[in-house]
Amino acid sequence: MTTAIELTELTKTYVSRQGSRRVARRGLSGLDLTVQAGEVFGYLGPNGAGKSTTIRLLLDLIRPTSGTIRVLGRDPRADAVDLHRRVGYLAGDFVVDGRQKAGECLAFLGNLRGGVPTARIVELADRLELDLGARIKSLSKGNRQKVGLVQAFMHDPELLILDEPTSGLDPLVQQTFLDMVAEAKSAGRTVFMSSHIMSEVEAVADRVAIIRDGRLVALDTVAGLRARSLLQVRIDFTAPVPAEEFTGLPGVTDLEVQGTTLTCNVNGSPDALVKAAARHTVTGLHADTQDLEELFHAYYTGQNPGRQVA
Ligand SMILES: Nc1ncnc2c1ncn2[C@@H]1O[C@H](COP(=O)(O)OP(=O)(O)OP(=O)(O)O)[C@@H](O)[C@H]1O
Repeated sequence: MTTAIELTELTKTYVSRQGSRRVARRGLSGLDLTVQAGEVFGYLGPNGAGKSTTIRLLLDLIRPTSGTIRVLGRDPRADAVDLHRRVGYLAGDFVVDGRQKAGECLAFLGNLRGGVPTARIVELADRLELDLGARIKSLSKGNRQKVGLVQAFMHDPELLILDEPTSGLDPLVQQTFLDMVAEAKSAGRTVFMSSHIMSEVEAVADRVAIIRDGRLVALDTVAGLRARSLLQVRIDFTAPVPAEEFTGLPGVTDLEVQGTTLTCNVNGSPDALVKAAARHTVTGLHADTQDLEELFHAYYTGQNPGRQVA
């Protein structure tokens, strides 16, 4: 399998002036990431994590402080013209001339990419229920986002790089967008999309990366991430149990013993906990797997005690 995106030790530090002082702000720190051709890759993280920074670097809209970037085997800086033809890009803050009609704007952008058949623009607009005759400035945020989606998909690019593509879309249009992503994948295209919300990428992503504070904190398949979820356990006993017997057992965290009830989280096998509990008389046992949103929240806040980058 060939590589669509390859980032090595990628670092971006923003430097701005505050009066006479130069202030450095971290955008990305030493990011290593490979996206294979043909995969749908979800890029998640909380506000300010570095998602848009990564995407702007991929498009050569900003330059790295250090590290290397390869997109479709090319250097985004030296091969910008070639790459702009082969990549479909939706910016997080997609802006176009508001005075134009949506159809005129898309025809213009299509010409810049060497010509896109009108029928293709109409087909995508119909699917997304976008009125091509409306002036862009009169469109709602969600409808402007549809213009952004059509221009990203319309030339059938090898690689789609989409920054928060579902922002502002209603659930029905979100589903249409996910169908478009699945079709692009079936046609052998690669999709790299950012989001804050796991459920958005869960259905379509082959792999997911989570970044926080400019660093990669998890990289896995959706199934692999699920397997890392903590088990949330509650055990009831006939008589109070000493907490010391359970403290420090392998995988056990957040232990609380209140009278005859023990609660804790288990990372990995619950074997040691079950054997320790079996020394007492158990009247009830309840175990729940943390759901994916909880797992992501834990990664976002840095509280996940499990394995980090695969
Ligand atoms: N032009 C800039 N000048 C200075 N700092 C910047 C600039 N752009 C981004 N940053 C900083 O870099 C960090 C990463 O920002 P970035 O926009 O990449 O995050 P993000 O993950 O896309 O966030 P969001 O989900 O809010 O869009 C933040 O601390 C942000 O303040």
